[in-house]
Amino acid sequence: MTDTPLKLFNSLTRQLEEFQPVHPGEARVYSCGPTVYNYPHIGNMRAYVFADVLGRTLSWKGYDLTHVINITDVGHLTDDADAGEDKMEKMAAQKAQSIWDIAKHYTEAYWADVKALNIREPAKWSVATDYIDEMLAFAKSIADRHCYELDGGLYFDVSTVADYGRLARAVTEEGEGRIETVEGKRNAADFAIWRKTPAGETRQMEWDSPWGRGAPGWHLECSVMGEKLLGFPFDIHTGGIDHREIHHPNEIAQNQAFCGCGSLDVATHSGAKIWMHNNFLVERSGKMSKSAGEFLRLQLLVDKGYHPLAYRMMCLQAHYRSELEFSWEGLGAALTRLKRIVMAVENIRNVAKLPEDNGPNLGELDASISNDLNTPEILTLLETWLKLDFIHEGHRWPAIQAADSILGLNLGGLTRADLRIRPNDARISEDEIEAELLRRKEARAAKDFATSDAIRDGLAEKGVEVMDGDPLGWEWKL
Ligand SMILES: Nc1ncnc2c1ncn2[C@@H]1O[C@H](COP(=O)(O)OP(=O)(O)OP(=O)(O)O)[C@@H](O)[C@H]1O
Ligand SMILES: [Zn+2]
Repeated sequence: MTDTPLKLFNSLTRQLEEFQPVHPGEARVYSCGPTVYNYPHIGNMRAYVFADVLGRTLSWKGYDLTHVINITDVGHLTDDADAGEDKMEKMAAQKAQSIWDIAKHYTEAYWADVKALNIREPAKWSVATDYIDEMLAFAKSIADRHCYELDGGLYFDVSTVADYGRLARAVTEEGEGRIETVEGKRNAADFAIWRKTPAGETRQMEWDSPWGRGAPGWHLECSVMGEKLLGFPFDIHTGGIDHREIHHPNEIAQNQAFCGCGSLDVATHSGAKIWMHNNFLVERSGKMSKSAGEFLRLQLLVDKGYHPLAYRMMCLQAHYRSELEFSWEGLGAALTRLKRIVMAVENIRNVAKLPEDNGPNLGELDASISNDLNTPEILTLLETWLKLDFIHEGHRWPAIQAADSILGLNLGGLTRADLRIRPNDARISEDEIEAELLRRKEARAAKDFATSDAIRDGLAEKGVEVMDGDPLGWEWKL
């Protein structure tokens, strides 16, 4: 373990709390995963970059990490608050495909983004439909004391647990307009934990239950997989800030019921000790959302010539609890910053490590990350270390590796050339550029500066910036 106690912001108590593992030496973390009805947008991926930094931090601080991320392939409705259609069923109907094919395709697309962003694989990807039996058992165990049946299925009565909605910032009272009314609900915030297939309808995904043939509610899934795989209470539950309002309060209510106490003692009965939420990636027009038609995928960034890790850098530059506004200029600046770091690192990482240890003090790194994951501060620290040329490279490299084991920028392997991705609409090939640069070199050798300048201007017109004095020599500047 490192020296500084790890402090994390707990959304439930609304304060910084010291991380005290439930099981000594271990850290058990559950992150709400994607609903695989569509490609993830880069805002969704911010949630996993955040969870990854958290996991890396716990590992770096010496805890034995068990991280679970679920894959939601059933139960998430188009409206978080208990209304609308199942997102998966809706997409399958639109595309006239089986839900299983849809889920497979978009799960793989999500995993590709995870890999591209250098997000570490969790110990387990738990797929919701693999846990239907466990969901039925969980629901049965709380049904008598906490639920009631309506035509639509089995509903959870939120008045049966103490302090419902404490996590949420929004008012959960009636009249707030957030929750669709369902005939017969006892409280506006009550939600379906099992949804019956309406008479005359068929669903692709449905199972038998004591409350009729149907499908589990989305909130039930996460309660069950968290309990099953990590045990209540586990250490940390993460998700995007939208989950703080409905999904997590409902998970917590179920967990309180399951514990048989109905209380909201955070350490024992909400399911997890610490609830953490990343803020949104927003566009000028508002929250990025895939339900809203057009959206930004990681692949689009790559098509335009931005390395995926430039997006990771963009996320790291902001604290996870701050809103982050996406702009192409901001992404460009993040890429430039990453390039500068990679260029400096390339000079250092091949130098052999020296035996005695008098490199930069890791105390500052520990202090920054222990202060609720202050990644912006760590980036600055890393840049300071890269500039400390009075300390031998062989001493600096281990410290830089330590910082990168938290940041996850792959500084041990990434090269400047990797970052020079050909934009899709580039009007010139890399071979042509190299040929032009060779011509230019010859012109310069012959002191024919007019030709040399003309070649440079010609390249600039095609979106290529010639950079004299730079080891790679040129850059895309579309
Ligand atoms: N703009 C955003 N910025 C950061 N995190 C986000 C953003 N939008 C969603 N998230 C988070 O991404 C994760 C995956 O969400 P999920 O796949 O369920 O998306 P969704 O809610 O269906 O998508 P959307 O709301 O974009 O239509 C969740 O933790 C969610 O809170
Ligand atoms: Zn969840």
